[in-house]
Amino acid sequence: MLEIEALSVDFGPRSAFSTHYDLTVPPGALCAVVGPSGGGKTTLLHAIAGFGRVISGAVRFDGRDITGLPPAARPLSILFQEHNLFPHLDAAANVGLGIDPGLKLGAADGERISRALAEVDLAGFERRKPGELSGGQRQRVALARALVRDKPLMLLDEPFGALDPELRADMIALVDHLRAHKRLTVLMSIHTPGDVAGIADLVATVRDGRVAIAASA
Ligand SMILES: Nc1ncnc2c1ncn2[C@@H]1O[C@H](COP(=O)(O)OP(=O)(O)OP(=O)(O)O)[C@@H](O)[C@H]1O
Repeated sequence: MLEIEALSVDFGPRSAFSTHYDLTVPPGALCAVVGPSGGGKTTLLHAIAGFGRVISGAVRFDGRDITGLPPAARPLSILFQEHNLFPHLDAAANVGLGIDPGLKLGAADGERISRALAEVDLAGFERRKPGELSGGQRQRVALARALVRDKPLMLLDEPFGALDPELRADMIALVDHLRAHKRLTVLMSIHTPGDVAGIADLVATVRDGRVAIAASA
């Protein structure tokens, strides 16, 4: 269970934007985060991931307070808007960055990487560079990099917005399949709520730095 309680983030004295988030996501649920542009969806996901300065409130996962933990120590993986694949690294190395940013990887890690690529339907694509992949396949590599970390909570910030509607639907169906198969709790911000109709368990509407409505879908 993910619990966000009265969470407030500081953007410094020059920002007029204030936040106060409350949200509870049951274990294994897929929660869609929707709302107007500039409403605070990315800020919420960043705060859960440990980016940004939290000034008050708490983030708990499975009863454990993770508010003070550095990003890498949190039980989560992230896939943000810019998926930032490195063009000079092949798919396996790009996924390996999820295990160790310094790419000091052993033989067992190679198996983990291949497994993560297979989970996103890219078995055998290990040696392909991003320039040799389609846009949808690049998103799958980025998703594999998040999966390979084997963390119980996955945060996705508008991850498939650049894809056409059909590919977006495929990717969301894949995330939902992985959520069920790997028992992940998933928080995913999206611009088009229709994309998760019939898929999300919970829809959180974020505006003015708050969760205005959290409703079962
Ligand atoms: N580093 C920052 N410093 C100051 N203000 C910021 C910073 N990052 C974001 N903001 C402000 O916080 C508010 C919320 O931004 P955020 O990116 O969380 O919105 P969003 O709902 O994700 O928007 P979008 O749907 O357009 O991606 C905006 O008003 C933005 O200008």
